[in-house]
Parts: sequence; C-alpha cells; structure tokens
Amino acid sequence: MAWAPLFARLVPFSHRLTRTSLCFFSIFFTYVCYCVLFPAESLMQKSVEPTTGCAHHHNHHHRQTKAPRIAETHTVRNHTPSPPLSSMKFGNKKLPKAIIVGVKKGGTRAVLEFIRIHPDVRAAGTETHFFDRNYDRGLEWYRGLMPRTLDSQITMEKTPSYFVTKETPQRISAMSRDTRLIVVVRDPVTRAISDYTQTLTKTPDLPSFQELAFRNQTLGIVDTSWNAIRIGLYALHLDNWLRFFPLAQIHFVSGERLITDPAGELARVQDFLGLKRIVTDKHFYFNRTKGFPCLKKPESSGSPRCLGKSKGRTHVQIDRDAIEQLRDFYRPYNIRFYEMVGHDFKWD
Ligand SMILES: Nc1ncnc2c1ncn2[C@@H]1O[C@H](COP(=O)(O)OS(=O)(=O)O)[C@@H](OP(=O)(O)O)[C@H]1O
Repeated sequence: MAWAPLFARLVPFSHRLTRTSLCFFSIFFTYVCYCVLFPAESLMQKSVEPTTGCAHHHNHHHRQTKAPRIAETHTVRNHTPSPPLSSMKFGNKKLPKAIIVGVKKGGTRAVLEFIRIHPDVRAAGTETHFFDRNYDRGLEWYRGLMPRTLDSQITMEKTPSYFVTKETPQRISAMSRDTRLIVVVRDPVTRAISDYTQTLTKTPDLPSFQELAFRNQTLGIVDTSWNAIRIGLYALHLDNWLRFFPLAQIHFVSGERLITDPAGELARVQDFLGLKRIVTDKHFYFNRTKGFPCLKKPESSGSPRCLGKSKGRTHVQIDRDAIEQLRDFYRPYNIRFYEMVGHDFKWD
C-alpha cells in the first residue's frame, strides 16, 4: 500500500476523499492490478486448492471442484483432455513377494487386512487359489490378478488352502525360492470347530461334528481323513514345506494373539517382511459388540472397519468329552510342531 499516499498527491481532488473511501479505492486498485498480472488460468497451474480466479469466476470454480488440479494443469498446458488422477495407473503388476499360505480359519483374512494398511504393502483382495486349483493357467494369469505396485511396495496374497496342498510348496518355490511365507496357526481343536461351523452354514443337514470327527468316539479313534481334522496336523504339513523352504523364510502368526494383541503380532509380521513398523496399536480398537479387534477410522475418511460376519461366528457347541479326546489326539502333533518352529503356542 506504499503507493497510496503518492496516489493521493497525484490526484488533485484526493484531499476531498474521506479516509474510508481512500481505503476502499486502494483495495479496488490493488485488485485490478492483481487481475491484470495474474489471470485466472495461470493461477490454477500453481495452486492445489480450488481458488476463485479473478476472471470467469463461476465457470472455473465449478470445473475446479469436479476435477483434480493436476489434471486441470495438464489441460491448460496441452489443450488435450487428461484422465482424472484417481483413474491414472501407477506401477505395475508383480508376482507376490509374500504369501499367507494358511491355515484355513486361522485368522488369515485379519492378517491380510491389517498388514495391507501399511503403505508399502499391496494385496490381491480375493483368494487366488493359483497354486492349488489354477496352476494350469500359468504365472502370467496369476500376475494379472495382482494389484499394481511401485518398486518400493510388496505384493501379497492369501489362500489358506495352500498350507495343506501337497504340490504347493514346490510350485511356490519354482516361482521364487525367495518368497516369504506366512502361516496363521490356531489351536487345531478350535480351528476344526470353526471350520465345521462354517460348513454348517452352507450345508445345514450336515452330520454332527462328533460323527464326522471320530471313526469310533467310544474308543477315541479320530477320523484323520476328515479335512477339518487333517488341516490341524500342522507338523505333518510343515514337513512338506521344509523340503522346499528354510524355516527362516516361514513366519508363524498366533491366531490367538492376533485377537488379544493384534499390534504385537503385526509388529512381528512387519519385521519378518523387512518393513518399517507402521501398523501399530494406534490402528486398532476392540469392538465389544463383535468381540474382536477392528481397524480404527482411517485419517482421510471412511468408517471404522471390522471384518465381515463370516469372521468371528458363534461356534457350534461341542460336548466337553469330545473336545478332551481331540486335545489328546492333537497333543503329540502340537508338541512336535512347537519343536519344529521353536515356539510354544500353548494350545493345551
Ligand atoms: N479381528 C478379527 N476379526 C474377526 N475375526 C478374526 C479377527 N482376528 C482373528 N479372527 C479370526 O479369524 C477367523 C477366520 O479365519 P480366516 O480369515 O483365516 O478364515 S478363512 O479361512 O479365510 O475362511 C475367525 O474365526 P471364527 O471366530 O471361527 O469365525 C476369527 O476367530
């Protein structure tokens, strides 16, 4: 405003202006100069927020609120339409560096949903079943299912049935011997009941849990050919993986601790994947209604996120005797598993 006194001197009738009108005139003159020097479109190239330009206010302002500024800048410079930022594709699809290979009903969805909050992780949303059911489709088909990633990001997927499929370790090793493997394990008895509860929702006329679990319940003979039982023989399945991968390349998440201390389990997962510990207890809250940890509302927008209704079902009631018999059955397998991985999961 240094020009204002000079202006007052140059204009002969300025002495007749009141202080207020002089001030008003100064502002108006500044505004006119500003518009001449910085027309509306050139301002738009510099600012991120939609601002009101000096000219063509209404049209531009309208257009600005609809398209991201970076696209607008492009249009102004090249006079060609450009896609909105949200539809631009970054990075490329890569084969996974890490796979959650099991176990079914262990908490695999929770681990994937929690780790993918990490900015350096991107994951395929659905189970691909590439290494067990779709292997004939080839690696390019598999790669096509992956999200685009930047070079700094890790691609992941989860298919829990891999852990118990005989051919899978060899096939994953053939893709890359460096693939990192994550196995979410849970007390095999609870896991079997969870598995049965899920099957029952799809097949209501299923025989009882006991009928399927035992060949002869009086004699305590367990039917190991029933999938819900077989999956829990972790030590046997792990033997098969160790033929192709060193133990150091397999990380075991405790399905139980994942519920009581999700941040602690996720810290270990991030360490295993060589990631900075970004997913912490700040990201979780315990939802009393669901009875499980859920993700807090992301800072940007959205709402708090719990896993869907199929995660955390009320289990079918199984009598104590049957549970005790199954505990006895699994005990030696569990002990062997603890020895193999060097960690006691305390399932007894
Ligand atoms: N945060 C959170 N929210 C909800 N559920 C959780 C969570 N953390 C672990 N779990 C446990 O995950 C169990 C389902 O495991 P999976 O996701 O591996 O199931 S599946 O194999 O993909 O069907 C599911 O099993 P059920 O309780 O038997 O339904 C849960 O106990």
